[in-house]
Amino acid sequence: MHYSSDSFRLVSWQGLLAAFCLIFLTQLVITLSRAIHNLYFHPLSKVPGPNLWIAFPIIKDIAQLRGRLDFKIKEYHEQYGPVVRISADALSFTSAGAWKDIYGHGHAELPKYMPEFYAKLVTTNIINADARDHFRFRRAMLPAFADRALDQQEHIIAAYVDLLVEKLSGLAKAGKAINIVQWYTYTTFDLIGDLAYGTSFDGLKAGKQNGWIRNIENMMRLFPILVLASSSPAISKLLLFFASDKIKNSQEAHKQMSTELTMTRIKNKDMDRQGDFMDLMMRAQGKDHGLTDAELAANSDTLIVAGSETTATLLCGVTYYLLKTPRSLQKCVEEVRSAFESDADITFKAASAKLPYMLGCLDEALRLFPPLPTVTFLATLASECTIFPPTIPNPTSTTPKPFHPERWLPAAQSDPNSPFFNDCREAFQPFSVGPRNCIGRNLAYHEMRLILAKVLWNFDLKLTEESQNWAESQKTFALWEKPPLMVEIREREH
Ligand code: HEM
Repeated sequence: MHYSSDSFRLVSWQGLLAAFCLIFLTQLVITLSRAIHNLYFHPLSKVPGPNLWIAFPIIKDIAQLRGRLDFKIKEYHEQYGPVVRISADALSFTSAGAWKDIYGHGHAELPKYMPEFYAKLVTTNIINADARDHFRFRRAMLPAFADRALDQQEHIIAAYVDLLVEKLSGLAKAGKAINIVQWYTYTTFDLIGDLAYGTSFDGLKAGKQNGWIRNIENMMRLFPILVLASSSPAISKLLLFFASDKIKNSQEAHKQMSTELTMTRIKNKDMDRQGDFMDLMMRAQGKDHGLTDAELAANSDTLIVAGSETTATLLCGVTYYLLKTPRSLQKCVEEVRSAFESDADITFKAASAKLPYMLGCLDEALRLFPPLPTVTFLATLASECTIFPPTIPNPTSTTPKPFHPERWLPAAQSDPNSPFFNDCREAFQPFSVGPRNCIGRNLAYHEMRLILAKVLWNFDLKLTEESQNWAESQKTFALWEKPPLMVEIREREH
């Protein structure tokens, strides 16, 4: 039989169209059957939650891509209660007891849920390690966070905080508004860089952003695109195709920079026994729990990311909320300025002992602006597990929205007439709980107290008009995407 070329083309187009319709219809049927299964026949179908997110999990991933995931989850908890089904197979809890059941000691450790792309991308470190490696890494790292080590590290940290004050002094004299996000970020990166690698990133000295900070911002953008790979590989690939090279290569660039610094530090024997992170982690080498050079590089890198952005974010948050709440600002400033005769008297120990109201301010900022807004997901084990019965309601605060440092003071916890007496404080766990809680918690508090106390002791700050809604206008991509926090700064009158 003979076909003309035109009739052949016609048949091909019809065939193509038919094949396309068939694929489309098959996909539609699969997607709809999955949606029906998720909603009505799944073992979690009795748990309340947003139907669209449950039926079509990609919608949750899109919320993450848009930086709205954490806000939406909070909204859904307000609507559905302390346990919400936020995807076909994921639950979110807000009850205090759930912390212990999910993250706590005393039961088989629930494994961290690591999307496949992440495991491929990142070298094993303390955050993503399985239970065995985690135990080894944590044991090697713990001495670096003991009280004795923190005492030894104080002079390194204090030098950077003094440099921050010097830089802010210069800016105060110039009389211009400053973006305090940058200055806190330079300080916390510089000092953690020094503790981890014995090298400063020189952000404070240069007064401008460096490759490290820029790269971490790019990694924040890359993360949600990669998250989509699990629910929708095609869309993830498409977004990656259009993402800038800086975003695409950020993870690799970061790994390379941190490996180079680790190797330089390992070879620099003059720096051994100075009591910083690397020195103390290296002392475990040759023992059962010792780290290989590659593991040292991966874990120092984790310390940089975990220990710098977090404290900087909280310092920005507490500064914003204090400047928005004049009554609290006045109390906090009065406490700091009356506790110390001079700036030099502000040390780790003195700041811990003498500033209870400031500690309340830091905790209140941790509550309203937690530096790690996105929880880490844990996977359940094959056997059944019981999580704090959702039927028992937690007493929650009647005044959750405003900034009230008073809720953390001892009086609020012992006086039944306090409006905060019934607050469920155990639900507040910004450093997580259990074997994988934050190893740097004490260091973080020391740092934050020292920096905030020195800033408030030396300067008067005022929020500019453009930053009046700073916290309320943000998005989260695992971390907060912080816009400039513009403040007017003046040296205080003595
Ligand atoms: C306000 C400051 C900080 C907050 C709110 C914070 C919060 C957290 C949270 C919620 C976790 C648990 C994450 C998870 O479940 O995977 C964590 C883990 C961790 N944090 Fe922090 N962190 C802060 C500061 C620091 C500092 C200063 C360091 C060190 C220099 C640090 C190092 C780490 C490390 C290494 C882990 C992993 C611990 C493990 O898996 O055993 N953090 N942090």
